[in-house]
Amino acid sequence: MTSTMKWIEVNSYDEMSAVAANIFTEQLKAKPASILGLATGGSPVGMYKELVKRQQAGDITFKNVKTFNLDEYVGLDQSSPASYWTFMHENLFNHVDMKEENIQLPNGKVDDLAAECVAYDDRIAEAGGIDLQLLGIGVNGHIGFNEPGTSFTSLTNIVELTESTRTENAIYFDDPADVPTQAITMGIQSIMNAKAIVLIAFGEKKLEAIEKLKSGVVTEDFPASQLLNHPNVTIIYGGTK
Ligand SMILES: N[C@@H]1[C@@H](O)[C@H](O)[C@@H](COP(=O)(O)O)O[C@@H]1O
Repeated sequence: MTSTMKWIEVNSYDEMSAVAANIFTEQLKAKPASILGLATGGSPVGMYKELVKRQQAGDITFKNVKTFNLDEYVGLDQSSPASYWTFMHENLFNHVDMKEENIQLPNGKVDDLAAECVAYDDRIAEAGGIDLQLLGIGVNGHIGFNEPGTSFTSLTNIVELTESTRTENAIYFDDPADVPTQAITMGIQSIMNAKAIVLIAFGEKKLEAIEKLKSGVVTEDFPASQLLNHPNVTIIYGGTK
């Protein structure tokens, strides 16, 4: 299989953030009413900071942008300090000219989670589909919260989090036992539907996952590997052993 994946190696987290911010800046300049797919975690924080600076300098605007986040924990209130809703507001939305009604995250606190999953994919489709999707990667190759073994045809769904993912994400909670056991996440197919994808990964912890992706083997045991079948993916990565 020949993949068209574009690889950009960087020397620092800041460089990764700037290169990723450049891709988002170009997207917003080319299409001010872009539909962006956004991610949480430590990886995108620097890129969000950079985009905030650029928006505040008047270089870009989010006035007509709509965003869809990849995932959210099940059972947390939006206002919980550890929710992805809070993360996104603190790191990006509160500091740029986004309209609150244009912000979407899956809601993990509804009674009918199955209906919310279907509705989330519908909302993305109604908006016209995601133009540019940002991804991080879990050490086990998860994207969004799609853990190893997830079907490549999955749409937005409810997942059981693996112990490794719960441990990785425990830093955002006062007590590791508070990390929810389930999440609602866009599926692999929902992610693949995006017109373009940027995946960012920096640091020793992520090297193994990046090497695995580079090896070119596509398998459901390594969720990110399906990206090799997408026509427009850029991987921005770096870090030393
Ligand atoms: N659900 C998120 C993922 O979307 C993210 O990519 C991953 C890596 O996070 P980090 O960037 O902090 O390493 O963490 C969580 O599991």
